[in-house]
Amino acid sequence: MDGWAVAGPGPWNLLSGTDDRSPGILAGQDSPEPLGDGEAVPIATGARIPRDTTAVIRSEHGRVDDKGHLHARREVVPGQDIRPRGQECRVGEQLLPPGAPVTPAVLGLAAAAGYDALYVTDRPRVEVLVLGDELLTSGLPQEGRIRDALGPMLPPWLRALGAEVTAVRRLGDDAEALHEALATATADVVVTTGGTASGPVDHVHPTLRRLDAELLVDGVAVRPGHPMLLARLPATADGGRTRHLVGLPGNPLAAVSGLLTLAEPLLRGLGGRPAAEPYTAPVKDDVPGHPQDTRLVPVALRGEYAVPLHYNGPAMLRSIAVADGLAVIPPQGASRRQELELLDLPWTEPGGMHGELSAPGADGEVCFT
Ligand SMILES: Nc1nc2c(c(=O)[nH]1)N[C@H]1C(S)=C(S)[C@@H](COP(=O)(O)OP(=O)(O)OC[C@H]3O[C@@H](n4cnc5c(N)ncnc54)[C@H](O)[C@@H]3O)O[C@H]1N2
Ligand code: MOO
Repeated sequence: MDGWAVAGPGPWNLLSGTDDRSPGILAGQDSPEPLGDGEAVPIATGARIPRDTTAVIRSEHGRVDDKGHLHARREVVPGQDIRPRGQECRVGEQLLPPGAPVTPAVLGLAAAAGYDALYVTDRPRVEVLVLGDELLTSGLPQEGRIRDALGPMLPPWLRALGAEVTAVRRLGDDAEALHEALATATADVVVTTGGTASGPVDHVHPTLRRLDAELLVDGVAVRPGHPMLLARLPATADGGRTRHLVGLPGNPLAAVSGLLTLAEPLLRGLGGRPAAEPYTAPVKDDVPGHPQDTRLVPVALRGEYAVPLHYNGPAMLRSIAVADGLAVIPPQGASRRQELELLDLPWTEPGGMHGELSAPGADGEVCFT
């Protein structure tokens, strides 16, 4: 505090060479002269106290008389307004858990604790390849062609999941272009959209075979999104770097499923971040299930309940756009009030962001392929 450092009981003699206008001891000065019993010296907030100081009196709580004596205007408690060393941490103490993201506050803490450099894991570098000749990049869908919904959606979503997005490229349905792009990609992760199924222009599987890539996940028992895949690409010619490919299905909500269940844990692991704690909420009403597979259904949190949203078909984004998360519906369905695991969206607050919106209402119909 700005005021006076004092030793022993008052009134105190202001040290020779100081008066009530003297700056006294300032922050940043090393080893001030010790105080004798009954002595006081002006001091600034953050300055080191002289040895044998018993208290600091704030400037508004003291008065200097015309003989140069300092009087306290209120009781002085020994030790008051002296900040001891090591209050916040001690040498060798762990300040943050491993894997903590380097937020602005972490940078401040690190600097305050004297770190000039930090060991960090880089954000994984991700390249997005949007496949499909039918995709338009502006205007209304027309003449059998539709708007590319994933090109605009994936880069910011991937960034929110901890990635550095290095490129977004539209390759159409060109097998050679896809082969070239995968063979030469330098990113840690390539995310493709579409082309995962077995249609005449679905080139992802054949291209992975041609590259001798290792398929780690080839389809999942989840709706939407069952054709999603994860592969390890062969190392680049310049040597050694492990590259992964996440193949997201083309149907936009199916792509979201793959993003949250394959890309999210991969990016988390590559970024050195620990897995998120799973959390659950009771579902408001019965939710129909797929006969064999797990369903992921966009929900809004309303009060304590997760409410499944309408328009949750695989090609639709209307529900996820107002959702707080995806509820995990086990095969055969869930009954009213059953606790369901929820997958977070990286921008929602705990307790729900969209609960007060008039979002599409409770689920009545089932729509999966
Ligand atoms: N014989 C079978 N066919 C399909 C099956 C199956 O089990 N057996 N599964 C279906 C399911 S489910 C899905 S999901 C799709 C996945 O197919 P692909 O990953 O090959 O995706 P595409 O055929 O390229 O596209 C599917 C659908 O999504 C539209 N699309 C694609 N990209 C975008 C984009 N960037 N933005 C908006 N919409 C996009 C595309 O036009 C198609 O309508 O396979 C089924 N087939
Ligand atoms: O992803 Mo499809 O649309 O699984 O249902």
